[in-house]
Amino acid sequence: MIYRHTAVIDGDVVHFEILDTAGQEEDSLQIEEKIKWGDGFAVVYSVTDRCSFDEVMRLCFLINHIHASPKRSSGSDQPPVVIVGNKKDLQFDRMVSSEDGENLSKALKYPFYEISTRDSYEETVMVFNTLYHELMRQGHFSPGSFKRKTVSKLMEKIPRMHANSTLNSGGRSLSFNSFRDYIPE
Ligand SMILES: Nc1nc2c(ncn2[C@@H]2O[C@H](COP(=O)(O)OP(=O)(O)OP(=O)(O)O)[C@@H](O)[C@H]2O)c(=O)[nH]1
Repeated sequence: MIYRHTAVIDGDVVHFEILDTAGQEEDSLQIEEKIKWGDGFAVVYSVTDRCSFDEVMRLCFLINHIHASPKRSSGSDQPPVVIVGNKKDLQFDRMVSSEDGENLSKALKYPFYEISTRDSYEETVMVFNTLYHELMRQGHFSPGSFKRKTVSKLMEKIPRMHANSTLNSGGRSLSFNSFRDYIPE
């Protein structure tokens, strides 16, 4: 699923397209195609799941490897990545300490946040704002200038959903009406 979400950041209207990947269920070709499509990456693990944390390093390596090009010669020119430890509200089920997350992000030189998508909308917004600011800082895009590259057949097949719509399928209900709260009057 690709979620479309519009926000106002630093006075600019920003249209996000957020691809929620299926994680470990995907084959390597699909992952590669999706990584090529992305301009910035939130690599999310659960603090209650050590295996998801162990995947972070591999995914960061893949992102850098797939986006490596002669034009992008310096490390600072790699696509922005934020490492996110989710579910920090589940204190008693924790399997990954904050220190582990911080150490990994320091080693990889990426920003790091521990968040709870259940408890805090603001923390989730912060992740996407950080990616946006980093993209702007790198100077490849300026607000309003960005146009998506031609996309592959696989990416065209992925359904799009606007952030202020509601999906009901298989007993799950995802409501994103609260995103509207983020857009100033
Ligand atoms: N307590 C708590 N539960 C959460 C939080 N974030 C997600 N969950 C729950 O964790 C479960 C998995 O969430 P998903 O959003 O499906 O996670 P995912 O990584 O997309 O999972 P895949 O579908 O396997 O890719 C759901 O039951 C969510 O309600 C959080 O911050 N705190």
